[in-house]
Amino acid sequence: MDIIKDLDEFLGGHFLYTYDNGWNYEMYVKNETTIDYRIHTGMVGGRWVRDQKVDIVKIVDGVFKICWTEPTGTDVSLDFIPNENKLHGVIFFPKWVHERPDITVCFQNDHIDLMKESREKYETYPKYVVPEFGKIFFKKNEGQNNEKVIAEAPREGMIDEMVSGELSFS
Ligand SMILES: C=Cc1ccc(O)c(OC)c1
Repeated sequence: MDIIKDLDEFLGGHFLYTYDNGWNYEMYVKNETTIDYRIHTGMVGGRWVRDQKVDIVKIVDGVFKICWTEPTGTDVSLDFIPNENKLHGVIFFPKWVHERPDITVCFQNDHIDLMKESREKYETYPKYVVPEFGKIFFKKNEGQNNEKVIAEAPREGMIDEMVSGELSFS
């Protein structure tokens, strides 16, 4: 991936990264208002989401913020510095997601009602806040609105296949 300076070069970006706590995440910046993502390992490893509406801005050359709120009540703010293979993310988990992450480990698009029921049924506070730096270990521009990038659940070996190019989407 070439040097990314402006927002239009960030859109379409596909990233794999590991947070300092060891959690492996995958982000596809589908377009100016939308992300698809997979969570490969960690507290909610196995969860994947398509068409999450987000706010994406360029902070300064090469620095981009993506933030959103989820049907679970989880809030997220990510600062990407792709030219340095670095990001900082803060995840604001409701108490219930920390206590029952299993409820959220699914293809969320098929279970929106369950997420909404759960956020009403269980406790939100105190929130479990996770601020972490992460290291980007794969980045590729897949073009915008590429429905092939995040089209199946995370599975064993998928990360290695994407890094090696065995699994590719363009
Ligand atoms: C809660 C979702 C979430 C949190 C942190 C992330 O880096 C992420 O990227 C796909 C997603």
